[in-house]
Order: sequence, then C-alpha cells, then structure tokens
Amino acid sequence: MSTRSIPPWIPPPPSKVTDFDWAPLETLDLSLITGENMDQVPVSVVEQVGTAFSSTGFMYAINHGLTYDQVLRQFSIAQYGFDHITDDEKDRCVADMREAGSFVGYKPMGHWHIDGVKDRIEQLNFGSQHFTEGQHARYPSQVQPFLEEIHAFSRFNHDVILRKVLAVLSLVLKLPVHTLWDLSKDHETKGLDLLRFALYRPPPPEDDEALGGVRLQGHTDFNSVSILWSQPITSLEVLMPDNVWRKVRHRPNAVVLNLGDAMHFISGGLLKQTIHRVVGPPEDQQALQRLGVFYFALFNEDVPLEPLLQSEVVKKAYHGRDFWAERRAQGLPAVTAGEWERLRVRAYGQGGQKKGSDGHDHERIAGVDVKLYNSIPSTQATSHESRPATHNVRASSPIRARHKHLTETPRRVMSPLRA
Ligand SMILES: O=C(O)CCC(=O)C(=O)O
Ligand SMILES: [Fe+2]
Repeated sequence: MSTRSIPPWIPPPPSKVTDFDWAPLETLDLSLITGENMDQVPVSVVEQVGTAFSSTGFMYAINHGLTYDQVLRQFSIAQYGFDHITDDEKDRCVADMREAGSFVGYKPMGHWHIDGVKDRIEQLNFGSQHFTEGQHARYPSQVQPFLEEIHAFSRFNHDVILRKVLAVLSLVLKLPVHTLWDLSKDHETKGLDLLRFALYRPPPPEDDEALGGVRLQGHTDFNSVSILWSQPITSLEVLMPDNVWRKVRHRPNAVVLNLGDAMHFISGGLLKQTIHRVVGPPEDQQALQRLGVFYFALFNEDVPLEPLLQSEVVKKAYHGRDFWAERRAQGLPAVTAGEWERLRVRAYGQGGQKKGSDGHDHERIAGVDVKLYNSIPSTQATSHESRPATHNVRASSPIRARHKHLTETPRRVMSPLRA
C-alpha cells in the first residue's frame, strides 16, 4: 500500500475546560469478541451492549485493533485533502444530494441553508460501492493517491468493527449471531456505507449568534451503525434519557458508537437511534477547525426496514406500533434501507421542515415523522468560564433559555446529516 508522505495531523490540544457533566457512556471492549467469524461473544458483552443501546444509545468502543498512528494517518489524509483540493475539483466532484440523494463525493459548505444561515461543514464522502478503479474519478484528484489507504481503512471499519458490533446486536435481539451481518455484508456491491471526512470551520460570530452556538442540529442518523473516531474538540452532545444534552468526552484511539434510524426500524424500536448534535466548543478551542473521521454503515440497499419479527424481543417491542402505517394505507411496502437513506439525504437541510407544537422541527419522510431538535438546553459546566463562548453572548442562547424555563421559541438551525 502506498503511504505517500504528507504532513502528520497533530490532534489539537484538549480544552482546559473539563468540568462538564459528561455523558456517562459504557465502554465496549471489542477484543472480547473473537473467532474467525467474529461470532464468539461473551454473555456479559451482550448484556452490556443491550442495555446501552436501549437506554443512552451511545457507547465507546476500544481495542478495535488499529494503532493510534494508523488512525491519525486517516486524519492526516483528511486534513491534506481539505487543505489542497482546488475549487475546480470541488465543483467537479460535488455530491448529488438533491437528485440522487447521495453524499458520495464532495459536500461544500452552505449546501444547507436554514433561515438564511449557511452551514460551515465541508465533507468528503467515500461510498462503499465507489472504491473500484473506475470510480476514482468521482473524487478530487488531490485525494486519489490515497484512495487505496482510505479503502483499507473503510474496510476495516466494516469488516472488523461493524461486524463485531452486529454480532453483539444480533444476540441482543435473540437472533442467530450472523443475522445483521448477513443484511450488511455486501456493502461493496449492494451497500451505501460511507467513510466520511468532515471539516467544521468556525462560523462567523453572527452565524453562531443566530443559531445559538449549534453547528449541527440535534438529529438521528439515517443508517444502522455509526462509528465516530474520537477527536479532541469538545463539541459532540448526546440527548440523554433524562432529556439533557451531555457532552461526549474525547478518548484517544477510541470510537464512539451510535445507532441510526435503520437499526431502530429493524429492531421494532428496541434499539434506540439516539439524538445527538454538534455545538461550539469551549472558549480555548473556539478558533480551531474541527476535523472528523466517521464510518456510517447501513444494511444493503434492498433490505426492507421491516422489524425482524422472527425475534420474540423485537415482536414484543413492536407490539401496538406500526412504523409504516401510512404507506400500507396507500398499498405500499415499508421502504428499503437504500430508499430511506436517499429520501433523508434529499430532504436534509432543504427547508422542508415544519415547526411542531413541541417546538421541534418535523419532516415527513415516507410517512414517518422525523424530528430535528433544537430547543432543549445544553447541560453546562458549573463555572462561568467553562461555558462555550457563544453561549454567553445571546439573550436567547440555550443557557439563557434554560434559565427562562424554555419559554422562548426555539430557533431553526441546520440539520445534520447523515448518516
Ligand atoms: O461531528 C460529529 O461529531 C458528529 C457528526 C454527525 O452526527 C453526523 O454527521 O451525523
Ligand atoms: Fe449524526
């Protein structure tokens, strides 16, 4: 494999602000899952993961098998890409989000306009079906020399981390250990998995002002399992079961796992698609760019998002519910994983949301009510200095809103994306 020499990406220093009410997340030790087919799973792991994903819905995972240097190499490639791709190449490779509902390629800043505010997130998305040589031209020429390395890393996410997580989750659903893997394994021919590099640039103060410091609106991911490679900028927040946003603490060389809509549907709602968002970091990180590396896994595109009712626990969780009632009433089947992904990508951030009586933004996708959250206050550190700077300046910031008992109308902010 080529390992072209490029400047190493040095993780930015962690914030000195540490007195947050951090999200108390469980840690999955992936080395406990063994066997050639990654199907030897201790009972204690099944219990731990089952509890985590039916409550908080987020977990750390460690001992995945890559060294931190191997992971940082991907961050270096990502940074190199964002630093060197020319405007012409960005234009040439822009992802067809509106028509095809696909993130594959380059996502420019500002594709999402909400209430006149443009997002400040650039992305490069590598599709699992688009690593073959004939597909290389989809990607900017500046990153083409790295596609082999990116592909290998992407495969590692799928073939090791995802496979282990799906083995555990199949057992959580009391199904044969390979069930969820069998629905996901053909990602290079029938899948829409994405390896994503993302660069969050600090917004101009007026944008932060308008959006209350929120940079990616509270959302659920669209896919099955999201693998977020931990990075040091303190910005990711999870909406916990007690309805409080808590920050996810950086752990070097760990991943943060969460589940998306597709897993929620297929498990009859037993497994949670947890709401999360990205907010401005503490003062000492405000000026920094935030680089992210993510793997968004999905079931193969033709898999219907029907609950797996052969599982007794799924059946029980689904009792009295019908995710696809509206479609059935029109004589239509449940959507497939691919359809759901494309519909959400197309709609995302295009202004189709409506404010609900609960204050959240709602989008109707395939007859399902999809919520985008902005109005719940963030839990903050106890000291004044530790609050994100943007949260100190606005009368209507989330912090102030909390003190006003949430009487303000929530703002519409950029919704997230994918996954
Ligand atoms: O930037 C992050 O940490 C999370 C990004 C995210 O939630 C998404 O892209 O769906
Ligand atoms: Fe997300």
